[in-house]
Amino acid sequence: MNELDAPRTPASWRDRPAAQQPSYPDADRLAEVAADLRSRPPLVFAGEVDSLRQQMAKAERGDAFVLMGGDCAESFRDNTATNIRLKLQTILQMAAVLTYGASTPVVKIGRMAGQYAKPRSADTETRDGITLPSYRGDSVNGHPFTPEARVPDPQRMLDAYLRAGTTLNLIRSFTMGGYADLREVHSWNRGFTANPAYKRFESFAEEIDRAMRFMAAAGVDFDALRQVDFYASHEALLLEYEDAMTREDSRSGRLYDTSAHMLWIGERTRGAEDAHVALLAGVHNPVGVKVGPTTTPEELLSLIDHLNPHGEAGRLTVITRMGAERIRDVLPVLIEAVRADGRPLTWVADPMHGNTITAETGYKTREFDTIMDEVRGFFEVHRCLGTVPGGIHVELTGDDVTEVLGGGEHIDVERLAERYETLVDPRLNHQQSLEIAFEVAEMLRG
Ligand SMILES: O=C[C@H](O)[C@H](O)COP(=O)(O)O
Ligand SMILES: C=C(OP(=O)(O)O)C(=O)O
Ligand SMILES: [Mn+2]
Repeated sequence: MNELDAPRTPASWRDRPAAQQPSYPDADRLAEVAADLRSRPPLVFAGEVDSLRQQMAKAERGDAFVLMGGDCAESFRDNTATNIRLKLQTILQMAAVLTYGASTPVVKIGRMAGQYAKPRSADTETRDGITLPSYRGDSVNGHPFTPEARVPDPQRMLDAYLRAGTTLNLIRSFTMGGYADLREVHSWNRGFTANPAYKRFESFAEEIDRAMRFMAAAGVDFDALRQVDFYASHEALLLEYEDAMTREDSRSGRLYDTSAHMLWIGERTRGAEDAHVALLAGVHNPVGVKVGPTTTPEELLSLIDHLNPHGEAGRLTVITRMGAERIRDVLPVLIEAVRADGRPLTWVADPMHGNTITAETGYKTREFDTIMDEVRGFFEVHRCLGTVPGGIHVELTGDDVTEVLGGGEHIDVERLAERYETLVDPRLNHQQSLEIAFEVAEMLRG
């Protein structure tokens, strides 16, 4: 029998308040889909999940740096080989730059292979006097603004499972088959720094070149670097889906959510006594929790009590999304409280979700400089307090979309309309993603 085939024990989350869940019109169909999912093979394995925990424990200590990136909302439409490859390629390029900048390993985690469910600030959306349920991600309902598309359909969870599986399959082929070879990745970055907009990164790229030549001359076995570890993560929003994907590991008797290596709880569902925290408290995966600017030290300590009561290394990541204006004021208080508590966790900066604005043309967007300012604030606060800035978490795509303002290409408000393709939040495009990596690499060195 496979290590993760055994049934799981009953869950306690069902008694708790659960925010942001779809209102399915057909409860029987939901139960059928959940039963079907329960019988399907796991998407990830306990051993892989444990490896990620070890990597996260390193990041906690400052011996590795975490890079989490991918779409705000993956879509079924964009579940193509080209899209997956471009996104993976972007994350690997960023990781190569960061690895060199930090002189430490980079833990590469995609918001990929399962990022299909979205919390929303409003339950409904109104256009031209017509009000419909909000789009909640492709695993819940459809994006088109029609009454039919917006009805939540449990069948979509099965589609999401299958697409997550095919995405993971492709990721595994790319990262295990030599495509992610450091030499390849470095040559992609060389092309990037030749762009005049990125002149200031040229010397950095030359340094990496020199280091690679030195490694080659010193007889480093580059073939041993042909394979890279790449992990999948998503927001554990749909309780029925995550519960149905939970399996008991027959070796250890522990429960794992096998829908992804790492799961996180969003800012809107992180109540310490609520269902999402109860669900993830019961599984052995590394878990993240997003915390916004109103989070109190008491709330954070209560989350630690529930999610990492025994202070196990590599278990808990706190993803701060404070907004550039507030991070320097609100983060120190939380860090001090965690330090006094003593249980370890990994601090990761999400500089996207506290910095969303609406352009005068109506597009939901973010400014590159504001995003960078939040990352800078994150580093400043950690440096000042002597704690570890453990990683970054960004929304990105490998395409040349025009969703985030600024960056080396100086995308302005008029250009947003050119290629605005996201289904929910604006993403860094390929160039903006690499630019962030170079900037963060410089911060890591500083
Ligand atoms: O991705 C995150 C959330 O789903 C998103 O920021 C909420 O956006 P909304 O305010 O458009 O619902
Ligand atoms: C919903 C998200 O973030 P948050 O929970 O921090 O708002 C997200 O990561 O897309
Ligand atoms: Mn988002």
